[in-house]
Formats: sequence, C-alpha cells, structure tokens
Amino acid sequence: MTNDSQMKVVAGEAGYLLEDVPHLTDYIPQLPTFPNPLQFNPAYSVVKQYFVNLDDTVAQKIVVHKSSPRGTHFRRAGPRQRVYFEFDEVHACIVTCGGLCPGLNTVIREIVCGLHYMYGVTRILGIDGGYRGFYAKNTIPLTPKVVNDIHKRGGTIIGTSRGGHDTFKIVDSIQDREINQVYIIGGDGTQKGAAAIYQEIRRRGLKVAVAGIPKTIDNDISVIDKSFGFDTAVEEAQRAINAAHVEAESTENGIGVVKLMGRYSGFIAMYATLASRDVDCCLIPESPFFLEGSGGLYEYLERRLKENGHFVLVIAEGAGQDLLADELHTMNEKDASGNKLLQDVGLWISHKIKDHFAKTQRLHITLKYIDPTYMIRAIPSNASDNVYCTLLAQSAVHGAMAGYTGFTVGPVNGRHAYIPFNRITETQNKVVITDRMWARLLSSTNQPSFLTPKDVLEAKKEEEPPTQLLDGENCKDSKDAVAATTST
Ligand SMILES: Nc1ncnc2c1ncn2[C@@H]1O[C@H](COP(=O)(O)OP(=O)(O)OP(=O)(O)O)[C@@H](O)[C@H]1O
Ligand SMILES: O=P(O)(O)OC[C@H]1O[C@](O)(CO)[C@@H](O)[C@@H]1O
Ligand SMILES: [Mg+2]
Repeated sequence: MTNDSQMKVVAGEAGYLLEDVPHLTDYIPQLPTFPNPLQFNPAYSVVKQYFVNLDDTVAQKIVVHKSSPRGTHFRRAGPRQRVYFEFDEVHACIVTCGGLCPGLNTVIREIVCGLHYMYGVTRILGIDGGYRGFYAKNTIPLTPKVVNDIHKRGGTIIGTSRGGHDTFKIVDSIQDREINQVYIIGGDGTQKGAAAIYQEIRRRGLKVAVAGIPKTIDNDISVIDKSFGFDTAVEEAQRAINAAHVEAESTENGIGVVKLMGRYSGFIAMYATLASRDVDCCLIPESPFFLEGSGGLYEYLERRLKENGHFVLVIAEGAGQDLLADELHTMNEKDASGNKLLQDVGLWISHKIKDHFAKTQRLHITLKYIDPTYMIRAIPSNASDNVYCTLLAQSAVHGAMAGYTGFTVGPVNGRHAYIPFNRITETQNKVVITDRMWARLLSSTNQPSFLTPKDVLEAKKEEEPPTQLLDGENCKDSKDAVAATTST
C-alpha cells in the first residue's frame, strides 16, 4: 500500500487498485467510534442492509475484456456502521464557491436535512459569500426550517464568489469557530481550494472532516459521470434554441445564433444540439473551426440556406477564442480566481456572418443573436437534478460522519463513491472529438468537421482511447467513465 496525504493506493489481486480517500485516523490515531444512529431511524428500518460494507468499492472502468486487469476502484459512498462523531459534537459548515449552477440550494438543503434528520446534528453554519466569507463575513445559521423551500429557488442562499482563497485564514477561522465538518460545494477551482484546506487541517492535526461536492454547469469535472445542474441547464438551453429556430424559420434566409456556456468544454452545446435536432452547426472549444474557403463555415452556411432557407448555429462561449484573439488583439484578462476572461464569441460570429453576406451580396439574410448564458444557470434544478443533489449531499454527510476526509463525492458508473481530491483536480473533462458522441453530433447536424485528414490523425494520436468498446466513453477525460444515471 502506498500512502500520501491525498490518496492511499491499495493494490489487490488481478490488477485491482483502490485509490482510497484519507481518514481522520490516518493522522489522529485511536479516535473513539460510536454506533451509527441511522439504525434507530424508523424510515431506514425497512432497509435490508443499513450500512455499506467497509470493503465495497466502485470500479472506474466497467467495460472489460477477459484478460483485462481489474483496474482502478474508489471507495463506495454511504452510511457506515460506526461513526467518528457524536451528534452533539458536530459543528458543520457549508460554503459555495465559483459560478452559479442549478441545484446549489438543493445540495445545501439536503446537507442540512441529512445531518439533522439522519444524525441529529443541530449546529450548522452557512459561510456567507464563498471562501472569503470564512474570514471576511458573517455566518448564517442553517436549520431544516431555514432551508425548507430553498430547492425551489435558483442561485445559492449563502452566496458565492471567485477569488479570496487564503488557506491559512480559512483554517484559522475553522479552528476559531470550532467547526469540525466542512462541506465545500464548487467546481475544479473550489476543489483545489478544498484540497489545500484539508492539507492545512491535517498539518495542524485537527479533527475536522473536509468533504467536497463537485459543482460545475460545464460538466468539466473528471472521473464523475456528470455534474449536477447539467441536465437542467441543457433543458433550459433548448428554449433558447427553439426561439432561434422559430425566428430563423419565419424569415427568408433566417439565421439564429445561440451562445451557450462552456469555457473549456462544449458539453452543454453538444447535448443541447443533440437533444434539439433543430441545429445546423454546433461549435465548441475542443473543435477548431474556420470561416473562409472550402470546408469552412461560410460555405456550409450558404449551402444550407439554399437547401433549407434557414440556419441555426449553437456556439459554446469558449469556441473560436483563438480566432477572436487574433482579430481583436485582446489582453489576457483574468477573473478573481485566475480564470481567463473570454470575449463574446456569439456577438463576434454574428457580426462576421452579417459582414460576409453584406460583402458577397449573394444572399440577403436576417440574423438574430440569442444569448441565454446566465439564464441557463440561474434557474432552480429540475426533478432529476434534485434527486441527484440529494444523493450527493447524503453521500457527503455519511462520509464525513464516518471519519473520511479530503474527499469529493460523485457517481462513478452510476454508483456514488468517495474520490480523492487530486483525482478530481488533476485534469478537466473535455469533449473528445474523435469519440463516437461527437460523430453522432456531426451526423445529426451534417456540419463539416473542419478537420483535415491530417488533423484527425493528430487528434487521434493525442487522445488515444484505451479501448474502442464504449459509445461516448471518451467524452470523459478520465478515459474510463461513461455517462450513466445516478443511484447509490
Ligand atoms: N488552485 C487553487 N488553489 C486554491 N484555491 C483555488 C484554486 N483555484 C481556485 N481557487 C478558489 O476556488 C474558488 C472557486 O474557483 P473558480 O472561480 O475557479 O470556480 P470553480 O470552483 O472552478 O467553479 P466554476 O468554474 O464551475 O464556476 C475561488 O474562491 C478561488 O479562489
Ligand atoms: O461570469 P462568471 O460568473 O464568472 O461565470 C462565467 C463562467 O462560469 C461558468 O459557468 C462555469 O465555469 C462558465 O461556463 C462561464 O465561463
Ligand atoms: Mg472552474
């Protein structure tokens, strides 16, 4: 077994590997344990097997050959027979960081209700306004009554922010307030911050469990099947695409342009396009494109307008940024968290298309640009995301109560697991354009791939899939996971 402070790797037979998460007892030996109060909970009395077996693990790769090694596994999430906190000892806090995402309030609600109703915990604080709220703002007491209706609202009732991560000040605040469970909801940046907080807590030898709940509307968090709020966002994006289609269809040579979120990954644009069937072209950050000449966007646009009389273009906000940078000579501006600030590619491409047709005078077009960017993430989560958020929150609560720390929760092939922070933060999930899912999109829109045979070869070399067995498999940066429904 190898052991570092972020991940414990345990090897087993036939190539079995467990990438385990840290536990409080790794650095505080002989902690007392207590029976899990869940076994006395009437709602759970019907459950055949109350507790997750300590040896249960979840396979990262589920499509295998006869001779395949058993591969990487993660610890299965869920309630344990013994817990490391007494109910009246727990003082928990919840913080939300980064951009908004449908379902944030549901996760907050279910952490509060899970702690309260499953474990009898009454002291729970909301940290106001993201990481900086630990040391710069007041806290918000959270009870089941306070959070009762919040899942019906978009946003986050405790506020969020970018930047302001100061590990020492945050851990000082945790220590001063005698907080011993920290629930951190956020994207890749947030999880990196959570890892730093966990490391500092461990260095100080504190009995504080740190649990991350992955959040990103872009669906760019690796290892997990998908992130909460993504389905809701895709559904909302349909409304914008529908509007663009109606507008485009109702005029001669009508063009509808819709810009969707997706800084580095085009999952929202890809899924919204695949679901809608009204889209003629979808442009994402992972797939370079060009405008002029043979095989370019203008040529395709003209052809489609002649064939169909209208055209719908969906573009992810991170697409074509290299083209914009060349033309606009932009400064390399960053937000408070260090993320690159993007130029408005939707507006840019709308102008380019209008200019092209004005210059060539071959067709008279009418173009409408729809930018629903913030609308798709500011809404409350839909039914399936609400259930998903509940499972995530409860998995996090069970993990912290069981003494695990330095972990992120999430479904891996449909089973909830505890995943070490570094596995979540080391890479970002991206659409793989040599994958079958992208091919499906190309065949549904009929758009050109904008790739030369040489480009395809290069792309294949870069993203060599480990196996060709799975549809959509390589849409996951982890190279192993498949999109799956969630269940514990
Ligand atoms: N490498 C890092 N180390 C410590 N803290 C970080 C790091 N990167 C980001 N953070 C902190 O995490 C918080 C959120 O980061 P960011 O704004 O990048 O959003 P995110 O969590 O990636 O979510 P999203 O991109 O989905 O909106 C910020 O407060 C930021 O200071
Ligand atoms: O304007 P804000 O709040 O910085 O958020 C914009 C970014 O947040 C995200 O929704 C998530 O990272 C991106 O798609 C988008 O670029
Ligand atoms: Mg991010």
